[in-house]
Amino acid sequence: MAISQLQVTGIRNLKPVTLHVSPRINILYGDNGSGKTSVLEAIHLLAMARSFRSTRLQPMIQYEQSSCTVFAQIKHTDGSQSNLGISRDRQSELRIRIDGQNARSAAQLAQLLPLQLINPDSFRLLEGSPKMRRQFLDWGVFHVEHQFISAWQRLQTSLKQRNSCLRHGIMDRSVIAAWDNELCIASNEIDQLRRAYITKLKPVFEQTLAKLLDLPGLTLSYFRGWDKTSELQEVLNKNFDRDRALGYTQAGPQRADLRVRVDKHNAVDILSRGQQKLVICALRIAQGHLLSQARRNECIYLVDDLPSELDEQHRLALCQLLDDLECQVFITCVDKQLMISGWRTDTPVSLFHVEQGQITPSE
Ligand SMILES: Nc1ncnc2c1ncn2[C@@H]1O[C@H](COP(=O)(O)OP(=O)(O)OP(=O)(O)O)[C@@H](O)[C@H]1O
Repeated sequence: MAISQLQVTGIRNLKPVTLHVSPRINILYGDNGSGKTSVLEAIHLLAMARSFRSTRLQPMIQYEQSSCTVFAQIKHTDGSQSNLGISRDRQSELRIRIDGQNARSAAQLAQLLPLQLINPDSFRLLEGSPKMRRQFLDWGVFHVEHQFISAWQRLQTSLKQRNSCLRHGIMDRSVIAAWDNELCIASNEIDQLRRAYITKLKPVFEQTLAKLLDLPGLTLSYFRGWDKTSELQEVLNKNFDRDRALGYTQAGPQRADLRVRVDKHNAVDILSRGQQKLVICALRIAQGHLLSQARRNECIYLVDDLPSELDEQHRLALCQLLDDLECQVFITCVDKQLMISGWRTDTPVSLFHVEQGQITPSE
């Protein structure tokens, strides 16, 4: 699956453009502020119905324009084609079109266009809160394990209801017990799906990382969100008074974490910036491999400023891994010389020069 044609209108400083892109490697190069990241942001908007730069979409709309639109033709591995479009106006209306029909939800886009983003914010995967790592983990589980979304929705509903009972001081334990029951069933299902996914992810991650770095002490460990030796119901019973005092449920899959450690230390406290970037890339590339195995539906990689923080040897090793994925990749960089080598001779590489919002295909 790959984007074959991308149309962008009214996004940041980009001039309206139709790009015929490579199904494999696309390199966008140009000076600071020229609009390279905005192209990645446009693709991200199309796939996720949101930006990666801010929680609001309004700042993406070009000054003096009333709306922004991204449209793409997608070629699937079986030869079929889809047309996806998204537009957002200043009145906050978001319209998503899939093959000429209005889409019901952004999740439909996410299913059609799985996306992996590697940018400066990706460091939050190691240094940020567990929420970042849960999002990373759940991206994989969502795309690989089909039951995940319904278990996730049941967890959200039961958790919300239980927390509401706790906050409103509802003392009737039978009301809470009904939500506890639903919460425990959904939690165990999510825990099993996450665990199964991590079991698959770990060896692929280790093999991928070994091609980038020699870090034998690095481990991934999963914390499910409650004590591993107890049933969730026991933990909920034990924590009940404290949960009621706090007004929310402390234990459960909403507190899970995927810890990345080097020996006994948090990876972020030990690794250099370059090493952190490579660990993050290995995690995301491993997810891409698992997705391709499970759905034969490769994801699209957006890599903002790939060369930053990496020396030549590691930059080339990363390019080789992205090449081996056989996915579509959009890479930004300032200096194109750093990115034109490192690809296999038969890999189609397209170069685009971005200059003051104008994008021009280049040799
Ligand atoms: N809503 C908007 N309308 C018009 N221009 C905007 C808007 N929002 C941001 N800009 C401008 O668009 C450009 C966006 O640049 P972008 O971040 O895509 O650059 P870049 O090429 O990735 O730069 P860098 O190499 O510094 O990361 C900036 O010059 C910014 O000032």
